[in-house]
Amino acid sequence: MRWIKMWFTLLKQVVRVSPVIFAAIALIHILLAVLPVLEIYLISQVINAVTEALEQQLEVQRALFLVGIQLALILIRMVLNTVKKILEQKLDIKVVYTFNLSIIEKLNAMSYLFFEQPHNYDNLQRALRNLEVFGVNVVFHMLSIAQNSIKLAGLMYLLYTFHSSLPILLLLLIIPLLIIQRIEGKSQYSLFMNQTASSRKASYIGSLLQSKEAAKEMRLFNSKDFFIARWKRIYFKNANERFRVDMKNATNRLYTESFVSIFCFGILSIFIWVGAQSKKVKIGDYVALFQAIQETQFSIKDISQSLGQIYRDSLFIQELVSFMDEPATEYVGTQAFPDTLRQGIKVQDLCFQYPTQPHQVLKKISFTIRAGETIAIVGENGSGKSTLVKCLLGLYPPTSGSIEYDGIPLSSFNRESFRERVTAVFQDYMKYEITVDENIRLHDENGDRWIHDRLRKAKAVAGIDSFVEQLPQKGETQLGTRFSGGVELSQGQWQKVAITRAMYRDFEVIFLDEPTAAVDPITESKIFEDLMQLTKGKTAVFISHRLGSCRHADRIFVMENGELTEQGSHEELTHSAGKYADMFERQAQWYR
Ligand SMILES: Nc1ncnc2c1ncn2[C@@H]1O[C@H](COP(=O)(O)OP(=O)(O)OP(=O)(O)O)[C@@H](O)[C@H]1O
Repeated sequence: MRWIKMWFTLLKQVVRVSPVIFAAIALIHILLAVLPVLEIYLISQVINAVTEALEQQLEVQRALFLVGIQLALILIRMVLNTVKKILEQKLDIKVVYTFNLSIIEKLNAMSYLFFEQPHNYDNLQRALRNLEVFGVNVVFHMLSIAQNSIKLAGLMYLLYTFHSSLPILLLLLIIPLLIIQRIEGKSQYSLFMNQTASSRKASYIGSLLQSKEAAKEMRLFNSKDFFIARWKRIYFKNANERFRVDMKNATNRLYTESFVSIFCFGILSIFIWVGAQSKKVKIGDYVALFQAIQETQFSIKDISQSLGQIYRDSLFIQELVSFMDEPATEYVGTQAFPDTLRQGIKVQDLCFQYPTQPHQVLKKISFTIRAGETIAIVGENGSGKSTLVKCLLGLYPPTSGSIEYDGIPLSSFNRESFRERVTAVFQDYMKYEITVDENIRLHDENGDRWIHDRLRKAKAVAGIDSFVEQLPQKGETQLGTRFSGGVELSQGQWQKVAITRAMYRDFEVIFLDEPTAAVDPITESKIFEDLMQLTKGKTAVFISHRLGSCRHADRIFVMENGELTEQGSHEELTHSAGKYADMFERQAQWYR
């Protein structure tokens, strides 16, 4: 029942994508169902007419006329098949696009935390693959079953005219064929389920072996053979398992189909023998009977195959459906973010635990950040700084505790409105291999004077204006080496482009996770000076390991092992003989 509901939901969705194309394909299926029956009927008529003409020296015009009709039917069948293929391809393109879009929308509706769980990647990979392989197929199989059933009804009638037991005898053949299809579908599905994780690993290692990012270290550490060995192990394990399942299925199919053929020919032989005894059956009737049995055999095979495919595809598609049915985890508030932040950010007893970690990474953190304040977060590696920032950005929902902006819980904000006004630069920022200006403005269309001015201002603040001017096509220069005409930037230049992307936004709050890790000291101090200028009246939170830059902050938060252990100004903390003072002293020694 659940499956039938799923099939019809799918059918409804496919019809909705393009009702006209779907209707045309359905009509062709009906015509293709009727044509073979007519053709068989005509064969018997043609042969009987020719035999009579030859035996009784009659005119052959009637026979020639029937041959003409038969040719016309064959040509129509060929044309219909070609048109059907073209239309199916067209529908498939539209359906795959529409379904892909739904998956992307669904992904977007999931919290960023979704990406932190390996089993989610497995589900996603299965959903995407199922879409590509099986997307519209279930619907095509349904149409094929409908076509074959109409054809079968016609054939049953023809067979009934020979003998009333023939239709029932032949219909029984569907039972072994269905059983074999079901076994096949189940084994393919369980193989696919078992291999998803290892296939993903193999394709990850395969991509490492081919990627530019890994190529440097691959050479430096001579690690190619190590990765090839891993990839080979998984590849052959999976391939051998698949081979065994395919072999077993092919053998089972061979046995069953042989049995079906022997059964059909057995029936035909009995009828030839009985007919020869009675001498009542004409030669044309024999040919028609032969054709009808053959066609019935094909139709039954087709129906069982389509049913089997629907069964198998449904097993796969339920993965896609269950992925689409997962509740959206992104917050879906409606409140608009304030034009100007007045009170600031308040965090109360914030705890966070990664689903894959046994313990909390943030432990009962509480603080307030006044509107317009600049906060630096410092702490050792793994102390929870980036995780805290991701929580404040609404990327991770707190395990417990609360985060409020101007007294409004973060989850109550309209997501788009929040993201327009709260921006960030991450440690692992994106390097989009598109043009410089596209990297900065992203979805904003070029050509608008206002956008042009914002671009210019953002580039000046991040200090990339002069180097962009020197690029071959200035802001229109393609970045990266993946595509022809691209220019590769240094790490620091890429990082500055990412900073410019954040600066371009009309933000009220900005988070910078080690924004200057890759930039030179002169640029770093300029970025911080400009940042202070630019963020005047705005709220800024930055993470930095270079404690010198923290002097610019109004207050410094020190994190240790998921807890907020110190907070205060640079002067206060350096005089308090705590963790910050110790870290600052250690770094300062290097410069003395
Ligand atoms: N995606 C993740 N899934 C599971 N655990 C994570 C994930 N990201 C970080 N962690 C764990 O959370 C803890 C805090 O990591 P986080 O990145 O927040 O630290 P950090 O202070 O920003 O470190 P760094 O200075 O190295 O950037 C670490 O113990 C880390 O192992």
